Amino acid sequence: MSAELPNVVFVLGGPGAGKGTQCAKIVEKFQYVHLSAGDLLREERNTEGSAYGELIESHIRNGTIVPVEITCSLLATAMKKSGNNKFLIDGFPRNKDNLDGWQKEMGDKTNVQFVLFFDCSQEACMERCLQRGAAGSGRSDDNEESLKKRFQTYVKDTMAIIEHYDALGLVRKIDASQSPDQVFEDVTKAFE
Ligand SMILES: Nc1ncnc2c1ncn2[C@@H]1O[C@H](COP(=O)(O)OP(=O)(O)O)[C@@H](O)[C@H]1O
Ligand SMILES: Nc1ccn([C@@H]2O[C@H](COP(=O)(O)OP(=O)(O)O)[C@@H](O)[C@H]2O)c(=O)n1
Repeated sequence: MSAELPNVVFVLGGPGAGKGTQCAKIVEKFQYVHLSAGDLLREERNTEGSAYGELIESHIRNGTIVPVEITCSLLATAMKKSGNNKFLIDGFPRNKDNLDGWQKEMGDKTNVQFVLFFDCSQEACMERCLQRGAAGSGRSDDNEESLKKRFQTYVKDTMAIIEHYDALGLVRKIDASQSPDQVFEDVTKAFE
């Protein structure tokens, strides 16, 4: 850990891999602040008068990635507002634009501790998201059509970011196909 800079753990994995579920547990046990890029974007989309509402909704429905200027600025504002110095940044950086934008704006202001990577088959992720949608997630992208596109983006753009951090020795990979409690046992080991 860096003494001065805020510490960041990036949380990545396919749509529905269980990132949000595990982040809630990590927050309780390890006192990180959880910032979900997707949640921040949905909040911004729902803010009356936001200049970005339509743009964000169109990316979310199409499973494509919102320009980093928007996402990074939402993250930076939330980090500042929290007053904390340990962050779980969930669902980011998701493509090269995200990574480059982060490095430019936040690279020398934060210390990336590691990347927590939730590894889960597409079939399991898809089933979880469809169940989440059927249970009333209210998300406009928990449907088969959007899900297919979200997976395309994951394979085409996000895997390269995981590989980038893996080459730096910074990826801690978790088998996310297990039960939530079993996954959390492995997560705990990754933090200790
Ligand atoms: N290990 C797991 N096994 C089965 N279902 C899970 C597991 N982890 C999460 N879920 C469920 O799958 C769905 C997606 O989980 P979520 O944490 O929202 O994933 P993500 O943040 O990666 O999209 C939710 O409905 C959640 O309750
Ligand atoms: N860094 C990010 C994160 C999410 N998003 C958008 O938000 C959507 C939902 O992301 P999410 O992290 O909340 O959900 P999952 O797809 O991981 O379940 C993505 O499909 C993108 O359209 C983005 O544009 N940029």
